[in-house]
Amino acid sequence: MPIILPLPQVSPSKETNPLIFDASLLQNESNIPSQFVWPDHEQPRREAPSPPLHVPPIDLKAFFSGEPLAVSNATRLVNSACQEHGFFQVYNHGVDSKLIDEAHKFMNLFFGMPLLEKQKAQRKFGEYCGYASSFTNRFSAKLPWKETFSFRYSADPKCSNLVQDYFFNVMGEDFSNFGRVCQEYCEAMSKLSLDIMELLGTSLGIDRSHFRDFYEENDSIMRLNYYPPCQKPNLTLGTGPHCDPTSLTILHQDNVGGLEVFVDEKWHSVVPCSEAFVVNIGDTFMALSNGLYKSCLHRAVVNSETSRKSLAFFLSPRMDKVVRPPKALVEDDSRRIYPDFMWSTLLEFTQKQYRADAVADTGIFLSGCTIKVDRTPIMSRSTHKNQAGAHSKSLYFFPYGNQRSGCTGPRRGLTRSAPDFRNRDGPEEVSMVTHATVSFLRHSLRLAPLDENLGSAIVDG
Ligand SMILES: C=C1C[C@]23C[C@H]1CC[C@H]2[C@]1(C)CCC[C@@](C)(C(=O)O)[C@H]1[C@@H]3C(=O)O
Ligand SMILES: O=C(O)CCC(=O)C(=O)O
Ligand SMILES: [Fe+2]
Repeated sequence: MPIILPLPQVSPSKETNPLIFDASLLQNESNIPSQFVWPDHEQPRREAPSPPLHVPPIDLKAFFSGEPLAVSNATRLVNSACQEHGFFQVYNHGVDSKLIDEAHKFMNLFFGMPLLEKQKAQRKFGEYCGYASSFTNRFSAKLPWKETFSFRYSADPKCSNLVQDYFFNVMGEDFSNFGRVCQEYCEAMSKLSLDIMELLGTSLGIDRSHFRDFYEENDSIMRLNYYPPCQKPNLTLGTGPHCDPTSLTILHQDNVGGLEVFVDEKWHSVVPCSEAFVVNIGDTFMALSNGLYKSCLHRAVVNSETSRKSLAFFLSPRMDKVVRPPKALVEDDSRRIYPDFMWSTLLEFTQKQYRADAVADTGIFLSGCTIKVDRTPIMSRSTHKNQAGAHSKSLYFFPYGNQRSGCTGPRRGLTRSAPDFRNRDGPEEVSMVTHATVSFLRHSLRLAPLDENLGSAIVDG
């Protein structure tokens, strides 16, 4: 049984990879650096393309009209899609198409700038805000073929100019228009998220304001993805297979196409539709729904002809909110699939311990769940210090898996003994627990052990 260790922090050091992802140069190269070549079994288009995923279109205006047939139609479509693969799309959403077009226009201008200009906003280790040209200083292999620019949005009225101020402070006066557009775009996304939370609450048969209230003061992440053309598109990935650790993702993609979802053991493309937003459930909302709605594997592939852009709004609760499903979704305490946790803990974990887009080389089979372990070496090691400052060797492990769709979601009533991820002898090798589980450092969660019938385990190093 492979030993799985919490990932040590990957901090830029003298070993930092000198590799620079300068898309303006690399996009025309007939060969690509080896660090961007993914393992055979993860490379795209290994098999004949599957039919596109049916992502049910939901008419939000009709849902909010209150007309009974429209409401039942919307909730039925959302309920079945979220129980199966976690993806749906919304139209008649109320977001101004001019605002969307402006956001795309400014994205083109930003990512078209020389690398040195963009690096003024260089993302720092352990932080999620800023510009990143791939993740050459973060991961040592399986590098994504993309540039990203991420920033924080808070719905707290005291943070009403957070985005605009960030652009001004980090990029300077010339970027205040871009900052204004992104501020307005995030405000529109926040409002749309709360509307979607009403839809999700209704579709789950609970009070429609429950989730809306939970995310009222959301503290979210806006991510601009830019995927340059690649001359070896079948050897690399724009974004590796992953589940979003956040609560809900609202994505606007341009008309190029490249988003794929893993359902029934196959990758299915999501056909772009500029009038709609693609919405998917993330790990945190999966926990909030007590596993009823699924956070599912997806990825982004690239092409050799043209660049591709997507704007992803990652809805997340205020950092101190406790993620706990409403009682109505938990028949009785023994049916709890996940423990209480705070989003801030999971976020820190994704930035310092856990790489969400690495997929397995070997597998551990747990009563039908496949929990995969990836042995991608990472750049440097330093023992992880958790929030308490102690050296943590424990993992909180969420076992779940749905072999039929390949996407992840808890299997009710798991009654197996939990795997032992104990760090016994501190092996040199570092492993990663990959997309199929959301695992937490136990000390950060300061949780009492849950018994095995809950399908989860805490092991103590
Ligand atoms: C909390 C987050 C981590 C990532 C950005 C948000 C939500 C999605 C995560 C991510 C996009 C999943 C794929 C891997 C990742 C490293 C990436 O490709 O950017 C993830 C983001 C991150 O860790 O920066
Ligand atoms: O670019 C896309 O279509 C998907 C990106 C994504 O899944 C992400 O950023 O989490
Ligand atoms: Fe994603």
